[in-house]
Amino acid sequence: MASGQLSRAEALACAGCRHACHVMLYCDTRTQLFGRIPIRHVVLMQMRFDGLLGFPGGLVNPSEETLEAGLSRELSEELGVALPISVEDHVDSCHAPSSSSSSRQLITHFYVKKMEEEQIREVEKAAASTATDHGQEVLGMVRVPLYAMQGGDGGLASFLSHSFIGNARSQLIDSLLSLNLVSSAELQKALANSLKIHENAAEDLRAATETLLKLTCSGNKQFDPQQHNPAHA
Ligand SMILES: O=c1[nH]cnc2c1ncn2[C@@H]1O[C@H](COP(=O)(O)OP(=O)(O)O)[C@@H](O)[C@H]1O
Repeated sequence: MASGQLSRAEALACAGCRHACHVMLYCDTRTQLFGRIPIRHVVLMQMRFDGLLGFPGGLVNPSEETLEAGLSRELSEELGVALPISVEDHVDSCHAPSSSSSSRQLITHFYVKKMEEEQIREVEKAAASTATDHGQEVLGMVRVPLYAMQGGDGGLASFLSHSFIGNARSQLIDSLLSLNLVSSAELQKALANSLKIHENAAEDLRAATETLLKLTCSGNKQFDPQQHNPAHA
């Protein structure tokens, strides 16, 4: 078992721990993007209220309900459909990186559920229409692009360079690999390109900050750029 990982039983025996359960819903597809790029699989994630990408799910209190019942309850709120989750869908449990928001250790439980393409479409429709969390805790469902395009920068590489909650990025990468949805060579390339995209994004953000300062200056004659941007001092 990889470091930080626990069996389901060990995780449940942890006195005083908080538990969060999340699931990766996915299906196979024959659809091709622009009629030529095979999409191969639809993998669902969501844009959370905090601007981070994560999987559907949430906190569960095992003294009140099973992990799987708790996860199903969270899915009803976030996706607007009742999806039964079973112990067989459980992939792993691990200690989450410590956060300052709570002194109680968080254990994240991860599940994977394969569905039919039509069921995934129904989930997407319900998530944007009947789900109570839509537009609040959940800003929208997103599909993970698993292909590479634009010389390798587009698609999966670009997606992986976004910001994820907790260990959601490694949950995604581990699942893509273990379910053979993407080969390890493709993943390695995507991650290498992702790192480059990250470096360019830092440049972009610096340029955007400069532009904002200039705009603010021209709109406000009282504004002193040297006070607001130490780089100009
Ligand atoms: O997709 C995920 N993978 C792994 N951990 C996650 C994911 N989403 C959230 N978490 C972690 O679990 C905690 C609780 O999750 P979430 O915010 O979904 O619960 P809630 O909706 O019940 O408040 C988060 O604070 C975060 O640390």
